[in-house]
Amino acid sequence: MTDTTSPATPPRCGSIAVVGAPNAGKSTLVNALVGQKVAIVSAKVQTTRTRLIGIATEGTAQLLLIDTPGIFSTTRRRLDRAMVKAAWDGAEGADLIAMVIDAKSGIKDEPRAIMEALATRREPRILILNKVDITAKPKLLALAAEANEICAFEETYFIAANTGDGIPELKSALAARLPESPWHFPEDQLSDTTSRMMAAEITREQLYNQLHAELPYASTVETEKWEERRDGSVAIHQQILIERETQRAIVLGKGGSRIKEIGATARAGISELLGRPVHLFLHVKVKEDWADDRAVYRDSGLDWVE
Ligand SMILES: Nc1nc2c(ncn2[C@@H]2O[C@H](COP(=O)(O)OP(=O)(O)OP(=O)(O)O)[C@@H](O)[C@H]2O)c(=O)[nH]1
Repeated sequence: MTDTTSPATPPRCGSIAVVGAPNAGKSTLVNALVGQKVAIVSAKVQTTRTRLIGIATEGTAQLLLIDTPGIFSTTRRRLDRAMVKAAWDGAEGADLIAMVIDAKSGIKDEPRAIMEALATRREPRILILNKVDITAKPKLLALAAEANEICAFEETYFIAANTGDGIPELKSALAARLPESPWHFPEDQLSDTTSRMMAAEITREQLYNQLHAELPYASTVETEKWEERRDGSVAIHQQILIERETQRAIVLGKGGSRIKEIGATARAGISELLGRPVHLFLHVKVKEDWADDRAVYRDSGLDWVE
């Protein structure tokens, strides 16, 4: 028998800005909360260049996760400054700010500077100490105390984003803190990023994973053509923009072997994302000042900063 006298639990919906220094594990956390890969993860810092929303659900709550680019102090390059701006823009007006710290690294200059800035903001905030799988317990408690002295957090959580340890508890705590509100997105939607942007991100992830040294920071990927074919497949043309002609050989590899491998892995990832066959065409193009090009910013969802 259905009990018609008790009111149904009201829906909740709100935004949670995930902030922290580069490499703290923000993208891994967003993916763990969503339960599917929406943000690209890499051991190299500054992988996240744009503001992404991962959408997670927990009971009657819809969590809109704003995965901000790592906030860091080097603000010399325009691209760096655009990323810092995107990070703080993402936090503006959020229902909750979640500060993520790599517990293994401790509180270095960057997390300290972010927390000092957070202390002056009005949004409610919680602290998440990540990477507990590789951090000694006594250190965790000392870190929590130290962080809360710099900026008083409403709550502190201990998690390992990449093993899922502490994630269910964190997820329900986040859900409980969101305001009562109808959901903003349909329930099967996981991200607000367009497929074109996600496809470019997947290829960029392969550049990060397969190329070493400084090149990935000097490269970006743009989706230039997207053709839906009658057989249900999609043909995608992407440009890999590099800054110097000398970098071309690195991306191509011996006899084109590197670009082939990048293309094969990226194609499989995009195909999985779209749930249909993909033909991927990669073109390497030198564009010296791509980091100063407004069009690249627009396509990556970043605001241009002067
Ligand atoms: N041991 C361990 N490693 C983790 C954990 N969470 C993330 N990592 C690793 O830490 C590295 C950085 O993770 P990301 O999620 O890309 O970090 P981010 O904060 O989004 O980095 P940016 O995009 O540079 O801002 C990756 O190699 C992850 O696999 C964790 O709980 N434990």
